[in-house]
Amino acid sequence: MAEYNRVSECVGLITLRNPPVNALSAAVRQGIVDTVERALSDPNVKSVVICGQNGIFCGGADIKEFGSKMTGPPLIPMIHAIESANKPVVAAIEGSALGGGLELALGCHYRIAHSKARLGLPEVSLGLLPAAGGSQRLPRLIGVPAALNLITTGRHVTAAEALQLGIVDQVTDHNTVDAAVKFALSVAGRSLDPRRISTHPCPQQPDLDALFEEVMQKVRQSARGAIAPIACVQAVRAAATLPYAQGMERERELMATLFTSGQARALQYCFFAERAVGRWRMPSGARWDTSKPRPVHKAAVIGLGTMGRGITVALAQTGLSVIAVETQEKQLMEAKQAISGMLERGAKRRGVAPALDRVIYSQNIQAVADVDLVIEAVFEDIALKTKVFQQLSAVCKPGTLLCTNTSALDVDQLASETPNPELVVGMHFFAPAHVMKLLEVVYGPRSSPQAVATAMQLGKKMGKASVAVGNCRGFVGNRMLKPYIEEAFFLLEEGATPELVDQALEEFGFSMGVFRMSDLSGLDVGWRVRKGDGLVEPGTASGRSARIRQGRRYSPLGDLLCEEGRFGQKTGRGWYQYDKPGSRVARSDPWLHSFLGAYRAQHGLVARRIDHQEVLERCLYALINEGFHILDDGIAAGPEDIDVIYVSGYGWPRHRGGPMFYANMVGLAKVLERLEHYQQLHPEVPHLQPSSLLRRLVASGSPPIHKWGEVIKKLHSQL
Ligand SMILES: CC(C)(COP(=O)(O)OP(=O)(O)OC[C@H]1O[C@@H](n2cnc3c(N)ncnc32)[C@H](O)[C@@H]1OP(=O)(O)O)[C@@H](O)C(=O)NCCC(=O)NCCSC(=O)/C=C/CCCCCCCCCCCCC(=O)O
Repeated sequence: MAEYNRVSECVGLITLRNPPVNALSAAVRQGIVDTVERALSDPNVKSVVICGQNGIFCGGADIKEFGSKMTGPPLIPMIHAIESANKPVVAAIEGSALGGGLELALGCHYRIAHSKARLGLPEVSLGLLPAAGGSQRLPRLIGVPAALNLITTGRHVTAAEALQLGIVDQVTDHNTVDAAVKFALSVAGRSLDPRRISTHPCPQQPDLDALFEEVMQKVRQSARGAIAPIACVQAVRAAATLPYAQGMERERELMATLFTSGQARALQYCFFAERAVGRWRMPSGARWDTSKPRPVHKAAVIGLGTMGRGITVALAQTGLSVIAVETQEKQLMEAKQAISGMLERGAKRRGVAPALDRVIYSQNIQAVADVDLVIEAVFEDIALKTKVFQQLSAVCKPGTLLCTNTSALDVDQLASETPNPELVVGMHFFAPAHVMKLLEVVYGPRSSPQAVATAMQLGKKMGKASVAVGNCRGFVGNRMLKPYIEEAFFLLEEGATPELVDQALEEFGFSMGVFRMSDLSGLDVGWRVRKGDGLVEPGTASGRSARIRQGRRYSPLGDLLCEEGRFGQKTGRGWYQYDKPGSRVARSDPWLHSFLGAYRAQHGLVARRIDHQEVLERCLYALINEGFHILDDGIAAGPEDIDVIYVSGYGWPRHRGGPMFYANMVGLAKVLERLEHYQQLHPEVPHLQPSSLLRRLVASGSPPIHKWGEVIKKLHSQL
């Protein structure tokens, strides 16, 4: 809807009303068409201002409408009518002007922004392009290089940057609508021809071909198979080389391809999934909207290794006071230096003052007595963590929330060692903790809803994609990673190379294949876990029996590499070789290939040709199958939770929507059929046995992903 008022006698004020972000739904578009017509036909109106209610101009087209048949007036002619108006139209931009919202503003003759406003064309992140003339008007207004940058990245700019780029005409710290009305009065009667952006040529750009070639190459590299960024470059190229009308036709053609693509569906699903995970719920019935978080002003971090340092930085950057505790003096001093450096670099990047004085360093755990929340980040050892938790329970004021940053240990066991288990939750950060977007908030059966609410709210404040998950081995992310890694090892035994497996996964869109990832995170991490599980056996036993452990197929390949001291990047050797320890450029290693050959010979394995399809099916379907087990167990509340975890923390390509969305796209019956096929070939691999939930979903006719909950619930209500 759009409301119309006459203000200052001769200014028509149009207010977009569609909470929460004034998205351009059919009703809003109709409202704009009607009110603009009214303002233009009123002889008392000399100029027009368009604003949005509740401090936000417009969040763009209504994404929810994309899934169904579009009704109401289309955006392009609506914006054209504004640009062609014979009275000046001024956009008063508060909060956000994004996507179609900014395109609407570009159709106006002038733009006034509040200093705190953010502007951008983020369509690319939804698998689209700015197809309401944005790809044609923005380059004409600010030049091709700047427009390419904004449109291909989708980044939001501040009002100050928008002013500098020439997107807005004025920035105000005061009431934006008042400033826009005053401005509208001042320009009434002026010629509007120079203000109609579509009539401008694109600013001249030397060596246009070279520029587009360079940008296209960069975009292709970073897109990892996503098609929208490439279409965005093509659309801007049309703006730079064609008259406006032809450019608009090209914009329409490119959008037509993107609009119905699976990638657009996946990316739009991710947008809503990221918001849905904030509405968490626990099997006990506790939920986000009935659980009040406790205020957290002061926090503590115990243990200042890599994780503890990152967590301290993330907390301080959020504006909290942090007590950072490390018992060893030398380590404390090193950590202080490292944390200060990270805070200074982060502040420089964001153009703010470093939050150095928000962190107080101490060797004494007593220093945390008055904090609201503690995050323990000591070494992954249950006995050590238990001791720390017992000390914390004795030291902290009543009610202090005790969080453990663990990637594998049993949060419930830890809670049971404390007098107040309801105050204990896991906060599983990902390294580097001040950079990585993902946070798993792990609740045990005794964690209070308030503790979960507090950790979730803190995660959100830190800018993390925070997902509440139940307590189990590996939680959600690492639990699903286990069968994925094991399948990759089995593929090596059967004839694949790390290069082949990684190439298949990277072509699929992963930022890093499984072996390059393993080299980066360190092979010794998994080795330690497998040793703890009693799976690692010394010696050189050969044959099939040596590869069956605890009743199931086991590949000792990772253990054998570790025995050689090949821990990955940090030792300069792993699944690949590196120029020197710590170097990041992975090169194929002939030693590894002959090692694999000798290993196969020793175990009587005959290498066979393995193609990319088999790599993808075995690795990804094994991971997805575990996801179905997780849903069935109630560890994740819904497929969105799993998908957000994989997209934000595990390099799963966003344009494929996350593993569960991908399974839905591929077709659940097909996933089931392929798992059954591989399970028949490898009966000693339990993770290839299709989960009962997958079978039930297929038996229910493979409902769409947003209806899976009904099938899951049916079982839970029968328990
Ligand atoms: C920054 C925000 C705006 C606000 O952030 P915040 O305050 O943190 O709040 P959120 O939690 O994010 O959001 C609150 C709720 O609002 C919902 N929301 C937000 N934005 C939208 C939206 N644009 N539409 C619908 N709903 C929205 C959000 O989901 C929350 O609700 P809930 O919790 O999920 O219930 C932030 O929200 C934000 O960044 N929003 C997205 C901004 C964005 O990406 N905008 C671009 C949208 S796409 C667009 O504008 C495209 C324009 C061009 C369209 C061209 C015409 C299309 C049809 C052409 C068809 C082509 C076929 C051709 C065929 C042929 O011709 O042959």
